[in-house]
Amino acid sequence: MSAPTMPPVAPVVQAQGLRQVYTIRRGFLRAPDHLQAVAGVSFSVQPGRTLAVVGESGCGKSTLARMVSLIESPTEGQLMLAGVDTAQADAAQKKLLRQKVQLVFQNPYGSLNPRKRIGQILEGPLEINTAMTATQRQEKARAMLAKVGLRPEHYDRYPHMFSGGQRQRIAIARALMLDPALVVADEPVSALDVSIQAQVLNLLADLQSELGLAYLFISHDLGVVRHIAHDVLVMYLGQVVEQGDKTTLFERPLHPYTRALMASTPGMHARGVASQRIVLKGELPSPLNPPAGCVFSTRCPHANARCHNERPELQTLDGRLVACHEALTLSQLAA
Ligand SMILES: Nc1ncnc2c1ncn2[C@@H]1O[C@H](COP(=O)(O)OP(=O)(O)OP(=O)(O)O)[C@@H](O)[C@H]1O
Repeated sequence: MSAPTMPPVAPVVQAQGLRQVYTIRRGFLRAPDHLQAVAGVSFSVQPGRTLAVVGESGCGKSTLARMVSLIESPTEGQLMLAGVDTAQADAAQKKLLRQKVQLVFQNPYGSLNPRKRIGQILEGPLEINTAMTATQRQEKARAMLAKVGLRPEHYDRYPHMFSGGQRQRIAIARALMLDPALVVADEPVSALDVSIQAQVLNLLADLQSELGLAYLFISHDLGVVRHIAHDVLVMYLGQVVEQGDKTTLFERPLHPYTRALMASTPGMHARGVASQRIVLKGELPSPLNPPAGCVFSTRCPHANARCHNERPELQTLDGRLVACHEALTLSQLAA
């Protein structure tokens, strides 16, 4: 007897060629500059899965997060949320989509109103967006406190009475009050002590299994990503340089930039030639004046004349997408 085939699960988010270009004006007499913060990024995330977006500061991670959370509209590209094309959505649909996507930030203290008790903070989104009664709101807030590992008496306390890890639990609880399908977490554990980081990551993983949440997890820290991600998208100067499932990418990274990020993360070891350390040298080029060819060519030890002149396309190789002229050679060496 053949195994039953599972019906395909529709992605919570599907992005096709997302691009964000900022216009920077410097006085009346100068022509405006154009900064491409995100240069055509495509991905999808299914319920219960985590896509991590990694890269150095300034590579476009937060811009991507703002587009997916509907805070900013892309300059170009298509963004589908829960099967709805966000560019075609009317105001009422957008309001519903905004409930389906919730954000968790790096600094929970900055996003929690210090004058409100935790109960009020959690019930705020319900008050604005639902017709629930005060009793129903309170019940849901108390249940959510328990779900994120806080105690019933915390309901009446203020944000300053909590530790950093507890505050991040509160921020996560607030994000879940409207039953989202996708949580965009922008460096959610970067401000926490390492021991606390693991607890918050475990909580996120437990909530994902329980609620079937999809996560877009933004982080510069591959050590953290290794624990939480199913799929990984590596960005450099607004471009995707490598994208695939976590195991493929971290066991046999092909792009020299992925290898450099791994080399700078303690405890991450790739196999074969991919294990040769690449140390990142030099500064990140200005996004206002990116290199003509491969965006990574100015810092890449494998760069040749072609790399300096011709931008590599993302192509499928060894079970992942990679944008590197030397990827085939590197993959043969790694085999
Ligand atoms: N509103 C804006 N106007 C102009 N430029 C912007 C704007 N927002 C971001 N940028 C620029 O776009 C590029 C990408 O920024 P972004 O914040 O998305 O990167 P990041 O990878 O999230 O970095 P970080 O971790 O430091 O936040 C940077 O060069 C940044 O200066």
